[in-house]
Amino acid sequence: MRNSEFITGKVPITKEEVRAISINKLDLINAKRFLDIGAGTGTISVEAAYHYPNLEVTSIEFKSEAIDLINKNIDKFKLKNVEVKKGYAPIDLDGGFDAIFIGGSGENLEEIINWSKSLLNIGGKLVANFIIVDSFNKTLRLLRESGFLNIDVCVLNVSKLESLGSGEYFKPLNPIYIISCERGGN
Ligand SMILES: C[S@@+](CC[C@H](N)C(=O)[O-])C[C@H]1O[C@@H](n2cnc3c(N)ncnc32)[C@H](O)[C@@H]1O
Repeated sequence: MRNSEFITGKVPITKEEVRAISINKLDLINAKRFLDIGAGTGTISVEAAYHYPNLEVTSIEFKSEAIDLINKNIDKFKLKNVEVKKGYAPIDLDGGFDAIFIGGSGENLEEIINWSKSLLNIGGKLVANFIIVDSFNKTLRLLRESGFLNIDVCVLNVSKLESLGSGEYFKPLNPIYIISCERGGN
């Protein structure tokens, strides 16, 4: 999906190239339940729900402005398989998720990682995006210490063609660090 298809506000969205790779790494093809933590405008939740109509998507976000945008995007794409929960993660939630995406977490990364692990099925996928190097480093260490398996890390440097004067150039977007891994049996 293109960024321009979404209703957006001041909340920073996960850009389309980053979404494509992150959703691919979530491996949703056989998943039944997917959790989007820090859902923002809902682009990850909405794109996942749209492409996988049998997937049950739960989106958590604490900002009212963002919740409003998620609901508008759900309506725009006429989705019936997204449930939006307002709250600051961790919140009270039943486990049994096949995939979890962390798009926002704040200062309580350790709590979020432990909570995500408790909600994920064994073999379930966890994908997290970062722009802040320190948060990325901390999360990578926590995931290793928590026994997550098949940890894969990449940095995505996307540049988009834009006009400049009478010509065109590639305008670089922020590098995004993507961690993907799966829950082990411990
Ligand atoms: C980078 S934005 C997410 C972008 C989103 N994937 C999108 O495409 O719109 C991060 C979001 O995480 C939210 N957030 C941060 N910590 C959170 C927490 N502990 N619980 C719920 N939401 C959180 C922020 O309010 C923000 O909207």
